[in-house]
Amino acid sequence: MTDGGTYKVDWVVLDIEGTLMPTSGVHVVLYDYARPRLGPWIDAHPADPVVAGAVADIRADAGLPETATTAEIVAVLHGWMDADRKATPLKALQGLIWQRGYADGDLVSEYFPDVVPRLREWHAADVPMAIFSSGSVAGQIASFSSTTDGDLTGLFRHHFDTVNAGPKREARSYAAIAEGLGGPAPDRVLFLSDVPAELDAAAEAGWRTVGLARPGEPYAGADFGGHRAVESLADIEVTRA
Ligand SMILES: CSCCC(=O)C(=O)COP(=O)(O)O
Ligand SMILES: [Mg+2]
Repeated sequence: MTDGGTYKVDWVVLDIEGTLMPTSGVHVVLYDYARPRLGPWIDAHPADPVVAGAVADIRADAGLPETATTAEIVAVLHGWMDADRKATPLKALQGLIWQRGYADGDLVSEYFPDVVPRLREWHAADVPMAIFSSGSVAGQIASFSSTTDGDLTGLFRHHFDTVNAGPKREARSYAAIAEGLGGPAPDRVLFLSDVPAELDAAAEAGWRTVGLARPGEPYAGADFGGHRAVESLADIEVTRA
């Protein structure tokens, strides 16, 4: 265990993939679940405004005509998943599919072993927590509702995604989140993520940052620049300001 420091804050904002959940839990378990279900979901829910909006955005982004078939749209989505392009319309559709998967008991989230004990500690100490992930808010809430440690949705007061906050690598998204949190002083918000570019954007907005360089994860050996980096949530102490 390393000493990652003590943080007295008004809010902790957490990323999911690589920070709370292993990357394989997203890229293998969740992506593989969504992959064969995208086409059937699009065909079964043409009047759902989220689905219709996502399909229109995919067509526009990929330069497909209005007459594009579901198969052509799905091919674009599979390409984005292969490239791990976290495009908002893909995330919207995945979120709906995962929501159903968790509700049906097909999916159960598993986090890194340090995560649930640490989040429960911070919650018990009255430290307000929020999530900021590329995964849609619907998908986030579903994923915390059914976990190997039970329903964890009560741990978080707010959820942010690329729709209600913006891109994760832009400082303005963190300013929008701060506004959604009631306008805390930026240096009283701590952001935890495995991606240095996300930490850079949060720091540009005046937030405090800690990187998660978890062994075996894609950013384990990354250059975290001026951000302090730890291997586990157990390495930092957080208290309410
Ligand atoms: C059920 S939430 C899945 C998270 C997700 O889809 C994703 O792409 C994770 O991205 P993050 O911004 O949390 O690294
Ligand atoms: Mg991440």
